[in-house]
Amino acid sequence: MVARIVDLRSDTVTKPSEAMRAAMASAEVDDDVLGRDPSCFRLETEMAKILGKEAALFVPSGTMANLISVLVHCDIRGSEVILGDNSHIHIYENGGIATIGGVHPRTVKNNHDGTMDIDLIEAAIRDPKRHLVYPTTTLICLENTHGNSGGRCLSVEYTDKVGEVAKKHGLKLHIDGARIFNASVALDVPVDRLVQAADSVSVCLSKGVGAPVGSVIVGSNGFITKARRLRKTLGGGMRQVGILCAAALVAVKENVPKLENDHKKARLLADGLNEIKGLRVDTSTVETNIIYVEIEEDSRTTAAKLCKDLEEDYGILLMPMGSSRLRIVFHHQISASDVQYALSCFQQAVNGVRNQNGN
Ligand SMILES: Cc1ncc(COP(=O)(O)O)c(C=O)c1O
Ligand SMILES: C[C@@H](O)[C@H](N)C(=O)O
Repeated sequence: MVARIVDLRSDTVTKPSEAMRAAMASAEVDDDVLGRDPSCFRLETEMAKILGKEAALFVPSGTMANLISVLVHCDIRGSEVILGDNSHIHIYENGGIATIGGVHPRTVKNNHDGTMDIDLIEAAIRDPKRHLVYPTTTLICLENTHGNSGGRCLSVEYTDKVGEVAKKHGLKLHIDGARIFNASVALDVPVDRLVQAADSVSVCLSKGVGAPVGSVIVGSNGFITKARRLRKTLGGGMRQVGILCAAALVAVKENVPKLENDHKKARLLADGLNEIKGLRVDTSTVETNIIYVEIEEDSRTTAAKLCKDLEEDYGILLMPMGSSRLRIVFHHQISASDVQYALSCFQQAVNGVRNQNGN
């Protein structure tokens, strides 16, 4: 039985703080379907202001935020969205834009930094003169930070360029901004400026921001009005949802200022892990709170075995991402001492040292 748990699986694992729980308990609530829940209205107003958009909509998850955003933009049958082949929307959302929304995905290769080459984006745009046979390109989706690239940041210059391509071709731009606050902090660019070129942004409150539940979509008043109706269609209309929104309001205030600490701890652990024989971390790619650790061929372990040993012997929880890669994600509930503890446990586990039970 391990004495300590250090949960590095994702930034979705945080537990609500005492302040969040107090806010939940005392939240001013009402029916948000029949009218407006006051705490939800406060959160939506605040998030729209922070992200520099006209309006916002609270939704249960980032997956629903992306689905609603794509479906509102792509409301004509035969629509097509250009998105990264390694994007969350394309890989981890059960193909919902197609299976539920009938929207055709047109993937462009994601570079290691999470971007897509702009000339390849432009080349993927369908020729309207061939509309008899081609789907209709309607939307471009970016992801910032880019999860599968290791939490890499898309620069504001790159985002603006993609926005210009979208405008030039009469397309819309959506940003999957599940970790947009991490990107804003890492780039030292105000978040409203970072997403200025986007017509819509999905923002996870339940990741690094540390709220227990939820995401918000931000966009124009007209876009959010359509999104609200589609949320209801998808069963996402919630009644006294202020209980969740009150916690999110506290989380935004408490934890966005802590994101830089998450990034510093990630860099500290990445540097230490890279010193361990048998492990390799490209420390130049650790820009925010995510680390990808490669297990070298000559090491005596695999990602699955290392994750199992670290969990069973030391209480370190990780996510394997393939046979020789594992992912570490930082959040505000990982302490500096957890970093040192994790480093020493990795060292022992990789060296095949098992715990005192000898198993
Ligand atoms: C980049 C990105 N987008 C969207 C999501 C979906 O969020 P949720 O898990 O709340 O559906 C996640 C992860 O959860 C993510 O990492
Ligand atoms: C795995 C993925 O779906 C989730 N968004 C995470 O980053 O933990």
